Amino acid sequence: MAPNNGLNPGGNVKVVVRVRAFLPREIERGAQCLIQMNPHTQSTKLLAPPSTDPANSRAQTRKVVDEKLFTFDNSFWSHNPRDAHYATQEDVYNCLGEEFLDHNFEGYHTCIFAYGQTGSGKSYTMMGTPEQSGLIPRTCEDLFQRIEANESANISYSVRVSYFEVYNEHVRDLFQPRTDPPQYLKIRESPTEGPYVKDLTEIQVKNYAEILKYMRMGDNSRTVASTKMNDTSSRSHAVFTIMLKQIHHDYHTDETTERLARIRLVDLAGSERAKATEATGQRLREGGNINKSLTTLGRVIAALADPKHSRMHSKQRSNRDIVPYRDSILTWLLKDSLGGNSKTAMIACIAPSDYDETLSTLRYADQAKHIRTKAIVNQDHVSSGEKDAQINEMAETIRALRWTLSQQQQNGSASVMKAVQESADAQSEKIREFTTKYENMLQIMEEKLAISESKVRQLEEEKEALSIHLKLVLDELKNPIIIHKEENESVGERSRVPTPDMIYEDETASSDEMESDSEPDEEAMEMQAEMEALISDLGMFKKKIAADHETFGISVAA
Ligand SMILES: Nc1ncnc2c1ncn2[C@@H]1O[C@H](COP(=O)(O)OP(=O)(O)OP(=O)(O)O)[C@@H](O)[C@H]1O
Repeated sequence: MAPNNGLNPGGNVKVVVRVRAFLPREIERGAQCLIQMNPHTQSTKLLAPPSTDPANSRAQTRKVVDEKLFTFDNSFWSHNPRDAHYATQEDVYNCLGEEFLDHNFEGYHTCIFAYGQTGSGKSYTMMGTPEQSGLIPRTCEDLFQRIEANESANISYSVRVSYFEVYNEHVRDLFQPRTDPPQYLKIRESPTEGPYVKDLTEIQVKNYAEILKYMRMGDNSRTVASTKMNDTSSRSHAVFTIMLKQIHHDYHTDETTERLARIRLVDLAGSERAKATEATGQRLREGGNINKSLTTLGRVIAALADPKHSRMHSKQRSNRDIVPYRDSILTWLLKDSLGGNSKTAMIACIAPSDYDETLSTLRYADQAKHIRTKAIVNQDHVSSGEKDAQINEMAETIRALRWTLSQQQQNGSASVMKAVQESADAQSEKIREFTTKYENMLQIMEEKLAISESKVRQLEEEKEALSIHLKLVLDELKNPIIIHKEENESVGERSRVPTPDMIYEDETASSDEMESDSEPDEEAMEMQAEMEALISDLGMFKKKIAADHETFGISVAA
């Protein structure tokens, strides 16, 4: 979709930090809280650990261990619920999620990612628990509440979701069942959309219950393992994406405006040190790969935050060699969200009593504050004719692909084994291409149907209004308001001037008055004709929808 270059507010990555409560193992070891947050200045202070805490012995071996002060867009204190400035899941959503959803409805792509060591509260913040839902389910709920509240005849919405994880530098579809060996997806780059995951399942969802079902299904499929620091530690980086399309149709100009927003919600794997988690074997290897993505993420953030980068950018020079996006799968896929067309936020999650890990997270977060992205409104105007042309072009491509496939099938049966194998490979590639094209066309057909439905809704509203008007006019014609002579005599001459809504039952009525009597009749006939035309239009649209429905086998929402 062509971005609307007229609006380019840009902006820095929003960075917030959240500290969680003590876990039972921390209470057992008598850990001390090393974090202080000031709700007025949004600053976060990290205190030096006491020499008696064995969990912070590494920090104690260094010469200088002092307190550090940082300031962020928000510092969420979720350590002790008894404190006045305690931040609940709802507070986090209200401060961050709601604002980002506003941007999505304006047509901006957004990305919120949670970063922090293992067990610091990333999954709790992003997904939460059934009782204390996190940012992702709250965003989904608010999204559908807004859609329902904005329902009108001239606007339609399309919501599609996908969910994948990056594990050991491989991408796995979380909407597909696990297989042995696992099936990994390839990454491709499109000149317009940038890097994307090929063949990733995208599901259209109609309401909150549906999106929640898929979200939970994908979440249960994530790769988790027990570590010393967290019983159900997420070992992968999980990317939940919602594509929101708003289709606004202007009935009078027959022009359609489409606004597309990509909502990316990312729960990163823990940025732990191998020693701290006591990982061995597979877990250690895994850690290395997870850290490859996280180390690269660190380098990408550092490069983007470097003032030299923004100077280069303003001179429109290529930054391809400077920012190492391509060095890991995660950074390659999040390229746009980190330094491109997106409004982005980072939630730095911290544990209350780990000096070294917390300092490293806070430094990371502090650096991210300096990154500027270039978000633009993704909006397109499409006429009905252009949409039809798109569909025709796709139908033509599909016809051509179908022909190639049938040719390959015929040739395949006559060739030798090797040729058969090659032909089969080529054929499965063609089938994949065919399926993708077909799915794309179905999607456009669905949008076209949504526009047609919107037209029908608008026509129906107009018909309704005209019916009421017509009924009133006819009622007036059939039952004129009769004002008797005696009453008329009692009123002055001024009040005898006829109005269209008043007919005098007066034998001495002038010819002018007689003429005015016939006007509502004409009006009624005009309206009748207009209504008949509208009803015929309506019938035509309904027939067209039914025909489209039959041709493409698309189920239409009632
Ligand atoms: N703000 C909070 N309030 C209450 N409990 C919390 C909070 N944040 C985290 N927890 C609890 O702390 C534990 C670890 O949190 P969580 O699993 O979210 O960490 P994580 O950073 O996602 O870890 P990993 O990287 O290993 O997946 C969980 O038991 C979770 O319920």
